[in-house]
Amino acid sequence: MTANPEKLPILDFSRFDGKPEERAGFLRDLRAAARGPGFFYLTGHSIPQLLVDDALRLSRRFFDLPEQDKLAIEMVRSPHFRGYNRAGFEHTRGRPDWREQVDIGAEKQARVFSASAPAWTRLQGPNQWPAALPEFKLVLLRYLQEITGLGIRLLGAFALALGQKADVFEPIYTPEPNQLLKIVRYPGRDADEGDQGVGAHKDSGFLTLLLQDVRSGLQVEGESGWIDAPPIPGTFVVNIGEILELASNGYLRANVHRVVSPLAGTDRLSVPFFLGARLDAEVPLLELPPELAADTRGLTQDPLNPLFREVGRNYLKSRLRSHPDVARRHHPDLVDVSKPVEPASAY
Ligand SMILES: O=C(O)CCC(=O)C(=O)O
Ligand SMILES: [Fe+2]
Repeated sequence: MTANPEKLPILDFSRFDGKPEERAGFLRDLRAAARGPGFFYLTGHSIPQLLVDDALRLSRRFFDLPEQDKLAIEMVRSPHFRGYNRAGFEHTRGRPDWREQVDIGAEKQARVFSASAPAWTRLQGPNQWPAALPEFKLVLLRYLQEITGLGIRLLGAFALALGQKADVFEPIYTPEPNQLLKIVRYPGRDADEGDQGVGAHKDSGFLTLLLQDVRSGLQVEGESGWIDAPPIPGTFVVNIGEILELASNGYLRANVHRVVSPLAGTDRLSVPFFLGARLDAEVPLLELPPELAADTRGLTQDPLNPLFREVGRNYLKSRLRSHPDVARRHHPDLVDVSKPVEPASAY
C-alpha cells in the first residue's frame, strides 16, 4: 500500500478551560476532528505523566512474568470476561488477533445468577489480579479512575460540540459508566506470519482513550487508505465509539481502525480505555441543531455487526464474539456451541 500522508489532528484540552473564545475554538476543532477521521491526539489533559509512566512500567512487568503467573489469571476462568489472554485467543471478524492482554473493569461483586435477569448482568463481577505483581492492581486501578474522569470531561465537551447541554449523556452513564481497560502487548512477527495485531473494527463505547508506548502500529481508515497514528509522547489517541454514532444519528462516526503487528524482534505495548454507558441504559437519539442535523449521515449498516440501542446487549454481543472460549465455557446458553465462531467486532 502506498504511504498515506494524512495526519491526525492534535487537540489541546486545556483550551476547553480557557477564555470563552478559547473554549469555542476547542469545540470547533473537536467537531472538525470528530467529523473527519474520528480520531485525534489529546494534549493538555492533566493526567500526571508519572502515573502514565507507571501504568506502562507495570504493564511491561506483567508481560515479563513467567507464563504460569499470567495463566493463573487467564480470562477463561472468569464468566465476566476479565483477566489475561494469550495471543491468538481474541478474535476480530472471526480471525485471531496477535496480542496478549489483560482486561480490567470496574471492581464489582458478581451478581447472584438468576435466569430471569438480563443476560448482560453476567458481565459484572470481580477482576483477576496477578498475585506475583501486587503493584499492578494499585497502579492500574488508579489509572482507571483518572482516565475515566478525563473521558467523562471530554464527553461533556462532545455534548457541547453537538449543540447539547454538557450533561446530556449523564442519564445514561451515572452513577457509574461502564469501564474497560485493556493492557495489551503486540509481539513482533515476520512478514510471512501474518500482520493482524488486531483486525479492522470499531469500538462500541462512547469514546476510547488510548495510551501507546514508543512503537507504531495503530492505523485509522482514511479517505485514501490507512492513516498511521504513531505514538506522540504526552498524548492520548482519542476515538469515537458506536454510542456516539448512534446518539448523533451518524453525525459522528465510529471509525474503523486496526493494529499491524510490529516487526519480529520488537513488540508494542498499548493501554486502551473504553468509556461506555451503563449496561442497563438505552442510547437516546439526540435532537441536533438544524445546521448539524443537515449533515447527519445515518448509521452505518453492517450486517456482520448489528448495532443495538440497548447498551448491555451490544456490549455482551461484542464480548461473546471476541472471546469464544469464555462464551463456550461460561455462557453456552447464549451461544450456539455447535457453530464455528461468528464474525466479530473486536472490543
Ligand atoms: O492497541 C491499539 O493501539 C488499539 C487497540 C484497539 O483498537 C482496541 O483494542 O479496540
Ligand atoms: Fe479499537
